[in-house]
Amino acid sequence: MPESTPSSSASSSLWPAALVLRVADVDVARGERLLAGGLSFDVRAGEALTITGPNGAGKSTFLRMLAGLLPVARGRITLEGAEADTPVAAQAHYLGHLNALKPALSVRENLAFWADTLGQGGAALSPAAALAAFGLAHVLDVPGGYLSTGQKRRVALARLLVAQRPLWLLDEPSAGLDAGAQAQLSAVMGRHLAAGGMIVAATHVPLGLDGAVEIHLGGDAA
Ligand SMILES: Nc1ncnc2c1ncn2[C@@H]1O[C@H](COP(=O)(O)OP(=O)(O)OP(=O)(O)O)[C@@H](O)[C@H]1O
Repeated sequence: MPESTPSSSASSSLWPAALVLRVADVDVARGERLLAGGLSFDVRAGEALTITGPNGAGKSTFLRMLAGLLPVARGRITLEGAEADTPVAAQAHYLGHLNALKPALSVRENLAFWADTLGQGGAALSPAAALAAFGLAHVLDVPGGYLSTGQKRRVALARLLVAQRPLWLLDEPSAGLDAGAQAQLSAVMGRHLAAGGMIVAATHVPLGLDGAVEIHLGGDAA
């Protein structure tokens, strides 16, 4: 894995400019309960979309559908312009509420595990460089279980950089982050978009994604 710096991927496009995530007439449902009907939108290379709405509106459910973790009962989700026959999930990073850190492994080992599992790609960063992007280079050899809540979230976010995937599906990515880490996250997301990546993020707070399109899910907040 190259020891590149976090900013080294900022200037050139890493993915095909024709890449587009296409959501066509998709229903978001839990069992028999319809949370949002007939969602349709495109997200193109270099674009971000935020999903907002009250608790229980279906934001996480929809992100999990995009990630291939929940079935799509009606409508179609495709990633066009990618390698033929590649499912969306294989082109995406999904970051849910859980950080999926193994407490007994060091941060370096955790990130190396994810790099091996997800496949690294040419512009992927080393664990050290990915951590540096989130201001955490000093915890590289600390066990995951020793980290604070915000530090765990930052390590989970560093996963985005150790394996190179064009589509980032982020569920409340800034939860638990202090102001400095939020700014680092905004910068990392900005570089990803500048390199031709795509972001779909569920959030209750602004993420600093200039130009992001927002879709609002209603929900009944029950
Ligand atoms: N595993 C599950 N089984 C059944 N219903 C679920 C499950 N997980 C969530 N739900 C229900 O689906 C609805 C949408 O939940 P979801 O987590 O998608 O909302 P959300 O918009 O992400 O909320 P929040 O802002 O609180 O994170 C809620 O009514 C919730 O109770």
